[in-house]
Amino acid sequence: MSGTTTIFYGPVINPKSLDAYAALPRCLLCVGPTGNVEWLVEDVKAHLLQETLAQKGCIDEDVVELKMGEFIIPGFIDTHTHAPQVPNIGSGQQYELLDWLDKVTFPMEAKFANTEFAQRTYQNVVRRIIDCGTTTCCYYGSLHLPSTKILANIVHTLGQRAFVGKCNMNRNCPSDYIEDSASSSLTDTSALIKHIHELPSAPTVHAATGTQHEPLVQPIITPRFAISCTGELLSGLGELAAQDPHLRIQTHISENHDEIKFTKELFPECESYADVYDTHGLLRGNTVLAHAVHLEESECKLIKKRDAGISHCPTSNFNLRSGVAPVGKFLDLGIKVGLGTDISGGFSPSILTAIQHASIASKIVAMQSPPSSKPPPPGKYASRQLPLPTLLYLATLGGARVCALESRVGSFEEGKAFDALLVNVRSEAGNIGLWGADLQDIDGGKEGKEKEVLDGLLERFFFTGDDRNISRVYVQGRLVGGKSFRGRVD
Ligand SMILES: O=c1[nH]c(=O)c2nc[nH]c2[nH]1
Ligand SMILES: [Zn+2]
Repeated sequence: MSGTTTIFYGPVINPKSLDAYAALPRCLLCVGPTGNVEWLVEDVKAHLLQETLAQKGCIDEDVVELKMGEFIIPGFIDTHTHAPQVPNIGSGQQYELLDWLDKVTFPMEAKFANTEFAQRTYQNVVRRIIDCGTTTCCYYGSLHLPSTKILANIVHTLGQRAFVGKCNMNRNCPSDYIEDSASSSLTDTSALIKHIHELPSAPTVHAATGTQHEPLVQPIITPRFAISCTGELLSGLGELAAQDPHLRIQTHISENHDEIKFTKELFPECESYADVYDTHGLLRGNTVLAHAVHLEESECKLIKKRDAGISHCPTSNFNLRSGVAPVGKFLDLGIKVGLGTDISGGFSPSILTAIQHASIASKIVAMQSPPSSKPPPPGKYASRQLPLPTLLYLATLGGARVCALESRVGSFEEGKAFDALLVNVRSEAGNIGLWGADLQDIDGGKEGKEKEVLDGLLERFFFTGDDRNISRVYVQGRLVGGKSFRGRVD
């Protein structure tokens, strides 16, 4: 589609805020040649379609009319995952974090010293993640520069929007998987940044304003976590970050009790785990903090003050028995939150699984909260189950905010990128059993009920859907994945 104009007509789900989205059964949406949304009209009755197209000066353009049971939503944003851990998915789940790193994770990541292995593996990893509907991904690579360059190249070739980082880790790691020194770690990080900045990128200019947008693939500073970095290394990374305010930063925080205890022993001069990052210049508006399960009150305040974002990784938090992150509380405090798959602490590459587990995590918090006779006030999330609009928000706009990308992705607005999924819940998608009745309802023209039907389809897609239902994946208007892209029956 890139290079031409494409117009879609049919149901669109458009996130608006933490507690609202627009369900638009008859939306007309135009994607321009640069892959940005050129315009959208929220409700066009079928008999007014041609007239509306004429008003927009698009009388000769082809229109992609969605079939019954198809709808478009913004692409998913995975704010935290580890590309070199994908071959480990589903193994070693008996451990908690620190043992899991030593016994399962570091040995796998060490294999990425071999660039042929990296080339083969990353090709499959990125393809799989795109086909799960992830249009923007924050990737941890291994500590190896050559393999992480390969990861960035593959992401770039396959057309995903992503931040790619090389792990910094120069202490408390096995002898065959550790960086020689702070200075070699910093040198390799700078080399990766340079490499990614030099990847060719099509200019994505806003037609009306002429604004030049950021390239799809960008580097991200990636201190693995405080335990694996000396103060010297963290300071060096902070200095690197200070040179470029657009450079994103990602790391782990406060995932597991033993990890927190060890971190405090290593940095006794710091007031808290969050303060370790802050002291070294690594806590700012484009920092992505994964997990945040056991934050202290003062850390929440500091994170809010610095406007850093949290990647909620519920699958991993359950799987490694780390705990349940108080996401509703973060939202009430105004802290930015998105979702992360955190492979292979998490065992699924799909943000759909993260959505399901975020819902269950919030139900656990709700069940553990004191009973109340009054319903929670609207817009307050601390002690209640996260509703559907909030789950959608976390997977899209919330993630975009965490990545400092909300002006580009996360929802459909004129001038934003068309990063989108065409979802298909028709029976031929292959997980029928649930959908048939609703589709008949739509077929039967449930006059006035179309929005409710669309709400129902979204909910069931979130809780029972999978990549069989993700027919097409678009990034910046370009078709990059999905079931139909793989040439299977659509
Ligand atoms: O879930 C996690 N996965 C990791 O690879 C990791 N490294 C440090 N802390 C971590 N937590
Ligand atoms: Zn992680």
